[in-house]
Amino acid sequence: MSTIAAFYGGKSILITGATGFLGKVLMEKLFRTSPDLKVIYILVRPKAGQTLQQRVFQILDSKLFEKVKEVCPNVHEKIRAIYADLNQNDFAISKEDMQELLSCTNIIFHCAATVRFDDTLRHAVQLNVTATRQLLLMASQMPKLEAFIHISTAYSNCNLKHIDEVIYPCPVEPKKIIDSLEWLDDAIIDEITPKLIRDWPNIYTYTKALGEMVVQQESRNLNIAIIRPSIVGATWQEPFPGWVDNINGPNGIIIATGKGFLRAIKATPMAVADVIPVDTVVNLMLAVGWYTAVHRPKSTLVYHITSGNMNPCNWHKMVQVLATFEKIPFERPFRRPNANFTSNSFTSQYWNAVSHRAPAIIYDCYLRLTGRKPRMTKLMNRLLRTVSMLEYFINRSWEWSTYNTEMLMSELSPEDQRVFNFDVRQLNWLEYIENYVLGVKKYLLKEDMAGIPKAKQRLKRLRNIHYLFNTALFLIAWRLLIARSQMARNVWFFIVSFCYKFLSYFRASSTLKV
Ligand SMILES: CCCCCCCCCCCCCCCCCCCC(=O)SCCNC(=O)CCNC(=O)[C@H](O)C(C)(C)COP(=O)(O)OP(=O)(O)OC[C@H]1O[C@@H](n2cnc3c(N)ncnc32)[C@H](O)[C@@H]1OP(=O)(O)O
Ligand SMILES: NC(=O)C1=CN([C@@H]2O[C@H](COP(=O)(O)OP(=O)(O)OC[C@H]3O[C@@H](n4cnc5c(N)ncnc54)[C@H](OP(=O)(O)O)[C@@H]3O)[C@@H](O)[C@H]2O)C=CC1
Repeated sequence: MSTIAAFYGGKSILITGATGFLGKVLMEKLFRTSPDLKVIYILVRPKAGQTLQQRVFQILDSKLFEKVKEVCPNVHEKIRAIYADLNQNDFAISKEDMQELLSCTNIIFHCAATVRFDDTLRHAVQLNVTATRQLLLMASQMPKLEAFIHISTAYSNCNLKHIDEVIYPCPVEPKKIIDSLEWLDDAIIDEITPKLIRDWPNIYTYTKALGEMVVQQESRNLNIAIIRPSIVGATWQEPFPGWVDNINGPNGIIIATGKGFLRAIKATPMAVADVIPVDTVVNLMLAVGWYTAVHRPKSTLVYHITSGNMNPCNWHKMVQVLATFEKIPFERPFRRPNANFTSNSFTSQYWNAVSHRAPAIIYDCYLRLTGRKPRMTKLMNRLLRTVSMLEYFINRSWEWSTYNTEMLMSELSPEDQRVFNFDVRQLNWLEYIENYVLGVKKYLLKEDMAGIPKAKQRLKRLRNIHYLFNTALFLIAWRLLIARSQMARNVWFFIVSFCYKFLSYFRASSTLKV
């Protein structure tokens, strides 16, 4: 029997961000491996016209939870959705709910965050810093609390090249920032944001760094651990390979590439692609929860869950997605998938003009001519803006030390190492990438596998159109050149007479043979 699974039996667990990518996989694993846990409290807000209950049912009804329903048929009775908005004071939790949370919670997994790179500083600080502080304050009033696990990101200190499993101080005290945001107006905040975030590439990574500092400052005598995952990708093994459900990180890029919208990217092919499967992150989270509660380390331990130092993959290898698109194409692609990497800004601009903007303009003209509303240029501009925000991460490599993560691995029994496996050395990247693309197609785009032959036919048609278009373009360019340049005419005359002589020779020799 797994010690970790047994530890969560009978426990009341509080999860923030349970409706997010990481949160769902965390709940799934908890229910599957510890079906005898007491309750999972999730802090949820109503969204997109759905009540809390509807949101919970939608999660439980998804493919991700199919196995859970077999091992834990009463799973819906063990989830207690609590109305909460982390942007509000006291999270807008009712008095009764708050009382229950304070008196019953044993373990907290704090996953909620805004992960948008372009959020406003005010909103990102509210969620990633102030809400963390507020949750720690709540935690300090929980008599039964055994561990508080805070999810950060490996990029919270991406302004450094080598990152240790320690909390680094931020240039400005989080408290000062929280206080000043209370009275500064939005225009001034926008103006001072670049000065505040300094060498951090975006507000997200900066506010996650502030969040870690708050954890350190407000830890009191709580048992806390911080987990820093790198780029969280689709599931590797559990509950099945390739599960993914949002467009963040690599997912949106995979869709844009598979659909033929994105055909070139400014990337350093040999830079480490530090993707880490979401089930691996969740396994570490559960192992850390157990270790922190049982072994009660004297200080707050930070755990890196990255792939680069154990089993590195680079962006060049990631282009393996193209081979998968041949085998399992996405439906109705705009153009044939292709991937050009360039590390040069000038070439990147060229590709953007020729391979992205020009086809979008041509397609919009076609839409206009056929009486439809043009939309491709707008979509392309949005895509290129997204790509430009991700470029920072695909043109650099970082070194993350993983002493604590490796120490924890060695502390686990063989059974726990199997059930809560977070050893990425066993990961086969090519297999993972193939499952990833398949998962994006099935679970994110919700495309039917029966449509593959039709999609392959469309790819063939697109290839023929591509060849035809290029040939026509070449002939037009050549015709224009011949009309203007004597040199081009000479070259043309030379080629034609050479071909003629070659054909005559070939015909004469075949007549002789007869
Ligand atoms: C040609 C080369 C091919 C090579 C292929 C090889 C693969 C390479 C992969 C490279 C990937 C590199 C990834 C690096 C990532 C680094 C991550 C750092 C680690 C972290 O900790 S970050 C956590 C992850 N965070 C992110 O990834 C956030 C990034 N996203 C954003 O900041 C914003 O979304 C963005 C990019 C600014 C876009 O904003 P905007 O243009 O305003 O678009 P919207 O957000 O409004 O959304 C557009 C559209 O999508 C729908 N949507 C939004 N979110 C979701 C969701 N979670 N799930 C499903 N759908 C979603 C939204 O409703 C919009 O739809 P509409 O219909 O309303 O238009
Ligand atoms: N995905 C990645 O690549 C990485 C993620 N991380 C970290 O992992 C954690 C989880 O990320 P991930 O699951 O990908 O993110 P998601 O965007 O998928 O999920 C974010 C979660 O936070 C919740 N949330 C946001 N705002 C509020 C609010 N005001 N009140 C209540 N809940 C709110 C969301 O709820 P709702 O559904 O209502 O919007 C959602 O459940 C984050 O801390 C992130 O920084 C770290 C490294 C990489």
